[in-house]
Amino acid sequence: MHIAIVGNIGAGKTTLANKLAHHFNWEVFLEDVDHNPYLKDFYDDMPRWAFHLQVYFLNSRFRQTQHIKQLQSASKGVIQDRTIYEDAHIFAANLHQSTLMSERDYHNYLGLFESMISMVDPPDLLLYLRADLPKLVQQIERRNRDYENNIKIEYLKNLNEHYEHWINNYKSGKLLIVDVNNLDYVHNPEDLSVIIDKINSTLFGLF
Ligand SMILES: Nc1ncnc2c1ncn2[C@@H]1O[C@H](COP(=O)(O)OP(=O)(O)O)[C@@H](O)[C@H]1O
Ligand SMILES: Nc1ncnc2c1ncn2[C@H]1C[C@H](O)[C@@H](COP(=O)(O)O)O1
Repeated sequence: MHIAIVGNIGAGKTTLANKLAHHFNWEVFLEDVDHNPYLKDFYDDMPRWAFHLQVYFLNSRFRQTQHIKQLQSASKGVIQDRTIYEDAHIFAANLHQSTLMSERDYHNYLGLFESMISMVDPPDLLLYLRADLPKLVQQIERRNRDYENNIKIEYLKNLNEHYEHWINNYKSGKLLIVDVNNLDYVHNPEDLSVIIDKINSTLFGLF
């Protein structure tokens, strides 16, 4: 079983991924953020580092999907924090649309993505955490990563629009959308239970 948690920056993916992994006793796969050699530079100068960062994330995410595939064939459960689909359909697409990534870099990137994606299995469940801008901003501030302090509202807004478009067209498997605007699964265990019940219902038809 493979559940992938998707959503905008600060939506609460990592927090939920850890809690679900604990609950189901499954393995958790987090993003390569702390050791990412481009992320800080990217936030300082997006046009300069967009392509480098996308290639780095794509490779790191692809390796993760291959590792997940191995665990799946050994019947192990997996919770994944963000997917390779978001790199291409959300972040790279947004950089291109915002003219922060050039036409030729974007097409070069998409060629790489297309070659890789045929080897990637979709998750059994895609869990989208939908959050409005105030919630995202509040949680990004709460996390307080230096390099995210100057993220513009416009950037988050554009990403949210890409998420909505992508989710509305997602047809590769089961999809569960959870509005997290009024959920606090950090402090309220019952809010976590609401999500777990929805997962069980969507995946196993329980409840
Ligand atoms: N539903 C929630 N309610 C309140 N705080 C949350 C919630 N989800 C996440 N947080 C807090 O918001 C911050 C960002 O969450 P995080 O899981 O790192 O988001 P993401 O992985 O989506 O970027 C963390 O400090 C986390 O404790
Ligand atoms: N593909 C990506 N392009 C640009 N930025 C990305 C990409 N994937 C992740 N990120 C950024 C967004 C955040 O600053 C960090 C971690 O993501 P988070 O949503 O906070 O888990 O990396």
